[in-house]
Amino acid sequence: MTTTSPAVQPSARTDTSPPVGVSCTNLAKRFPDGTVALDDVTVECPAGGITVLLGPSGCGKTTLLRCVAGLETPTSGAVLIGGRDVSAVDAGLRGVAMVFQNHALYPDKTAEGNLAFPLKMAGVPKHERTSRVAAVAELLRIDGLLKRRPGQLSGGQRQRVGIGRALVREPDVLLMDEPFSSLDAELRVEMRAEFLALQRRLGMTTLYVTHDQVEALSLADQLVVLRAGRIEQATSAEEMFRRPATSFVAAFLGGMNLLTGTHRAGRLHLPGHPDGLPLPPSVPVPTGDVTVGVRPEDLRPGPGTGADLVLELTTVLTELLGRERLVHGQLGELRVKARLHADIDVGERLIVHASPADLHLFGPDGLRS
Ligand SMILES: Nc1ncnc2c1ncn2[C@@H]1O[C@H](COP(=O)(O)OP(=O)(O)OP(=O)(O)O)[C@@H](O)[C@H]1O
Repeated sequence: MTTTSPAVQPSARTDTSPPVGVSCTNLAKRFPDGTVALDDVTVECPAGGITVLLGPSGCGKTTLLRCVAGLETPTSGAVLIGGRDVSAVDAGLRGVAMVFQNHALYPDKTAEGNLAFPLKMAGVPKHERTSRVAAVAELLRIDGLLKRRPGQLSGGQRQRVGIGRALVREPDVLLMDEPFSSLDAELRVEMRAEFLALQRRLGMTTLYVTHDQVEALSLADQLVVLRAGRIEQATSAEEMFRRPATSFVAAFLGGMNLLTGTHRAGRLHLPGHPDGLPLPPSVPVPTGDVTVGVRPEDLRPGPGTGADLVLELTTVLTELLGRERLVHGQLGELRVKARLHADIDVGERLIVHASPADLHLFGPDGLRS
């Protein structure tokens, strides 16, 4: 962190140094009780962009963020910020600031006092503290709330103060751990859009942890999916959605249906469905164990053309999503979800189809084939 840089202005990042990237190389973290939270994680987080760490509970997202922050010491591996190995550098000297889910504000300090506190600790003179706090408060539209204590602020306002407290330090890297997950759905979407606009304006390298796939897709320049302490896939959000590298990513990101069975002579034999499904002749499915993935929104009503994959389902549940319904159908022992503009009752037979271009194939090891 540079303590000599000028105050943050509402219009642009005033720290004239270019943004820095973050690299983690072969990071491992084993806790004293034997839990392996990170297992050989190597990832490059591009300078000035948002890298989103996504994955199920317990996969190691927070541990990775804490290793970058210097709040956790990796068992092995290194963290580089702007090309400098900071593995042995104290958390306070790494140029990073962290925003937590519970914002962790001091309840007895005003919003202004909370914002100024990290600057005071860093020995920034009073006049500079005042101008930096004012600039950040204007940037986050909390300038009218500075005299209030956290208990007198709404959840969204409190989280703005939490973000402001990180930004006021003008860190090189912003670390965000599920910052909006405690807010209600509407406010969460609003704060997310606000944060994205702010990040684009300030161009600050950001690592953002979430387990919400919609949030991940909407924010990520680079998306990193973790599973049990390892990186499952790291690429742009668009590429990951379009071409998930594994069946795990496919199911986690977008809730793809996975039809896992055995392919023999053009038919996919599924558990509890002995006749098997005829596979579209144009899809090169390898013989043997295979998973065919298809998204709920890529299933359309009716039998399609002879070139499509056709599924005959028994409706077991329907959820109204607004204009559409998420229809849960039974296919042998598998549950299949389809997103349809159709009125359909539980117990009804439903025929849906998917075009070959919308099918994703994965081998028995879960890797895309
Ligand atoms: N101090 C600790 N001691 C032992 N195990 C820990 C400790 N901190 C975390 N873990 C374990 O490490 C693993 C990764 O935890 P981590 O908090 O990084 O996961 P996460 O992906 O952030 O999960 P969540 O989405 O639930 O916050 C989990 O199995 C967790 O129980």
